[in-house]
Amino acid sequence: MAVQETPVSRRLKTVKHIIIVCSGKGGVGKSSVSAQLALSLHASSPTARVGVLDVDLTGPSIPRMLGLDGHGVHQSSDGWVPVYADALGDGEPRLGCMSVGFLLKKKGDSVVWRGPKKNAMIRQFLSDVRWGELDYLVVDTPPGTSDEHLSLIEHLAPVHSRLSAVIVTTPQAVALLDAMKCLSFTRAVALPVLGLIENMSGYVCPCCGDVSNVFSTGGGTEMARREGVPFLGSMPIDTELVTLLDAAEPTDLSAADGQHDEDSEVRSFGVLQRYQKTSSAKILSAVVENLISTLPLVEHASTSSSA
Ligand SMILES: Nc1ncnc2c1ncn2[C@@H]1O[C@H](COP(=O)(O)OP(=O)(O)OP(=O)(O)O)[C@@H](O)[C@H]1O
Ligand code: SF4
Repeated sequence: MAVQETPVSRRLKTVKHIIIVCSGKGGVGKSSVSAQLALSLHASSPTARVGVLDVDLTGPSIPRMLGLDGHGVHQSSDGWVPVYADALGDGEPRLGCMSVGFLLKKKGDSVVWRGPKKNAMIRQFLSDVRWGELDYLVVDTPPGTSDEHLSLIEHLAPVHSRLSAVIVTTPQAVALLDAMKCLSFTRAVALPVLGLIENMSGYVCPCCGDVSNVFSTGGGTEMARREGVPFLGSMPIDTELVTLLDAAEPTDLSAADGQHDEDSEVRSFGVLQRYQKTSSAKILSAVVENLISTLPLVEHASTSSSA
C-alpha cells in the first residue's frame, strides 16, 4: 500500500523511528522514562540523532526534566526549530526537544483545550517542527488513552511505517490493570508494541545497595509473558534520579545566547553529563539495547500489514 503524501509525511520522512511512550495510569514515571530513553538513545551511539516531542499538553514536564525550562520556540523560515539540549561546541546538536511548555507565557500556566484544539496543536507539532534527520523521535503522551493518542495515530499511522509504542507501568495491580487497557488500545489501532518497562520496581538503598520491594514485584514480567509482548526491563526507585530530573536547572540562556544563529537553537546542557553518572543510566542502557533489538519487529509488522 502506498504511503500517503501529507504535510506530516513530508516533514517526518527523515525520521527513522517514532516511539510513542504511554502508560495506563498517571504518575508511573512515563515522562521520566521518556526523558531517560532520549538521553540513553542519544548515548547509545556517537552519531545517534534523537528528538523528544512532548504532547502531554495539559502537563508538559519534558522541558524541566531536560533542563530546558524557560526556553521559547524559535520560528525559522522552514518551521519551528527544536530546542537543542546538547553541550555547546560538542559538534552537531543531536538531541532536540519540542513541547507545548515552550509556548506557554509563564511557568505554571496550564492549557485547557477541548479535543479539536488539541488535535490541531498535535498536527502542527508533527508537520511544522524542523527535526531534520533523526534516528529516533520519542513522543511523551498524557496518561491513559486520550484525544492526544487518537490524534497521533490519526496523523502518523497512515504515513509512517516505523511507528511503535512502549508501555510504562509500575508493579502494583492497579497500574497493571490500566497498562492492560493501554495495551488493548494499541491493539485496537494496530500500533506495534516494542515492549513493557516496569518502573519503580524496588528501591535501592543508597547506603548499602540492598533492594527492597516497596510494591509487589514481577507483575510487569508476568503481564508481558501472558500478553506476548517483550519485557524491556525494570527501573528501580532511584533517589538520585528524582534530584536530577525534578530539579534539573534551567540552562543559562545568557551564556548560550552568543552561540546560536537564527536557524540553530543550541543550548548548553548539564543534565546529559550528570545523567550518565547515575545508576539509572546504567540500567536504562540495557533497556535501550533491548528496545533497539525489538525495532525490527516494527518493520516486520508494517511489511506484513502492507502486504
Ligand atoms: N524510577 C524512579 N525513581 C524515582 N523517582 C521516579 C522514578 N520514576 C519517576 N519518578 C518520579 O516520580 C514522579 C512522577 O514521574 P513522571 O512525571 O515521570 O510520571 P508520569 O507518569 O509522566 O506522570 P503524569 O501523570 O504527570 O503524566 C516524578 O517526581 C519523578 O521524578
Ligand atoms: S537497606 Fe540497610 S542501609 Fe539501607 S536503610 Fe535499610 S538498613 Fe539502612
